[in-house]
Amino acid sequence: MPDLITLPPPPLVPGLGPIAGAALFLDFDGTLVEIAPRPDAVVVPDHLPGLLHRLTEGLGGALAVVSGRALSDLDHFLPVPIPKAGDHGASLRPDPLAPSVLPSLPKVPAAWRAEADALAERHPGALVEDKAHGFVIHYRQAPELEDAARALLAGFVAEDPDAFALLEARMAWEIRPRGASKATAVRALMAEAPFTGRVPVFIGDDVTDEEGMDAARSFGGQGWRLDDMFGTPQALREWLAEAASSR
Ligand SMILES: O=P(O)(O)OC[C@H]1O[C@H](O[C@H]2O[C@H](CO)[C@@H](O)[C@H](O)[C@H]2O)[C@H](O)[C@@H](O)[C@@H]1O
Repeated sequence: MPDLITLPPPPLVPGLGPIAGAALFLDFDGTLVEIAPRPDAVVVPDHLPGLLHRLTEGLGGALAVVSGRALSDLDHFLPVPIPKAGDHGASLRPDPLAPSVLPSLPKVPAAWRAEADALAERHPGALVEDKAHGFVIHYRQAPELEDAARALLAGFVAEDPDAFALLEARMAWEIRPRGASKATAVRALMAEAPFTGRVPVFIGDDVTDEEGMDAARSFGGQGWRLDDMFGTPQALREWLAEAASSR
């Protein structure tokens, strides 16, 4: 079935030209929605889930949200049956109607999580967020914690560097298992219909998105930084609505 949608040029780089036969890979926090003080405080515009659903249909199913979030969080904020990858590629659900796929990856020891809790409890506003195989220490509401959180998690990773990596996020430090990334998520999705053979376009705002962008480029596609191509999540949402209305 031919695509119903051709991606229009991004607003800040109109010279790029439209893209036919695209597969869209969209980051969530800071890209589809604005950054909020806490992970549970993001505001999802009412129209966004429906817009993503329409776009996915218009792209023959070739749209995925690729996020650092757990799949349960993505399902909560975006309750629509579209392909999703969570936990920075450590949890995949290419078929929105099938169970998620959890690649075999190491999981952090419970003792590390307990020590992170103990540290966060000494800093009001700090948060520890669980992932399928690791966890995050958020210091957005406790900025004095940045160095201590990095040191604690770097020390854990040094105990088992073959299994885990330290990830710098936006006002947060995360331990994630080696072997999963937004690049592995893009490659896994591109190996399956309806993504295979399409021109992947990965859109993200963060350093963790660079791997996804590189993977998209390796398939002959493009990696777009939100700041450079759209400016704001609001501008991206308007561009997505323009793409959807081209059906
Ligand atoms: O890959 P993403 O979809 O961009 O997710 C990255 C992380 O986003 C969340 O944390 C970030 O956004 C929060 C809400 O705006 C903000 O409060 C926090 O400071 C940011 O680091 C999420 O909580 C993480 O699990 C994601 O890995």
